[in-house]
Amino acid sequence: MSTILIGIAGGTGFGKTTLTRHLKEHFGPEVTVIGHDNYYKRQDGKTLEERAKVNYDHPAAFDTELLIEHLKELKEGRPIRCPVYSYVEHNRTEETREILPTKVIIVKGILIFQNPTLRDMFDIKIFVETDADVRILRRALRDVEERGRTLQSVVTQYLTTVKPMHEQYVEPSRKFADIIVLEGGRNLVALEMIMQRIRAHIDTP
Ligand SMILES: Nc1ncnc2c1ncn2[C@@H]1O[C@H](COP(=O)(O)OP(=O)(O)O)[C@@H](O)[C@H]1O
Ligand SMILES: Nc1ccn([C@@H]2O[C@H](COP(=O)(O)O)[C@@H](O)[C@H]2O)c(=O)n1
Repeated sequence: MSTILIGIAGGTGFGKTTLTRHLKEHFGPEVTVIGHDNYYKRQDGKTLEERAKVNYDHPAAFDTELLIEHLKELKEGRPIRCPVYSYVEHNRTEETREILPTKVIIVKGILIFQNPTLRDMFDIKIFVETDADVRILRRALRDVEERGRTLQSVVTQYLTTVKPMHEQYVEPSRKFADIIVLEGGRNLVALEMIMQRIRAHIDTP
């Protein structure tokens, strides 16, 4: 079985998860989705308050080596156990999730094109983009509704780590993309083109 790896990158709130969800809903078990966020390093030994202050937008926050290892395993046709992450606890949980090898593997994350080894593994690199004001508003709503945050904490985190790391690491990785998708979450033309490419690969014996 030949496997293609598709990377979906872009800053927080750009619409990566929304685009990926559409693809997963369309292809079901034929496509596997893995988040770089699942590979955030453990923060054991710190209090919740200390864990909340970690810079989660810096490349050093991720165990990218483990993700690379897991992607190699999947490409070799072997299943992996993917870590499960909790944004509420700011830590990996004790759980892992079995992921079976499929012909198409999608990896999403803010910094997946920043690490050269990981970046070079992707057959297709997609960067999703949305205006900064729209995405911060979306992130604020999402973090309060789904990730157990206060509005004040979202604003503080955005100004102290998210924005500077975006400028230093995420935005410069845009130039490595093969395709830029504007309004990622709801760009139906782009979605259809990506679906056609995935379908062509799945249908190739
Ligand atoms: N085109 C869009 N219009 C309105 N809301 C959107 C759109 N795309 C995404 N969203 C919302 O914005 C929030 C962030 O999008 P998400 O896909 O989670 O971004 P990312 O994974 O890049 O951080 C989510 O709550 C999502 O429902
Ligand atoms: N404990 C954590 C871990 C990560 N984050 C933020 O998540 C963002 C990446 O996820 P997206 O779905 O938004 O791409 C990143 O910007 C981190 O700041 C967090 O807030 N808390």
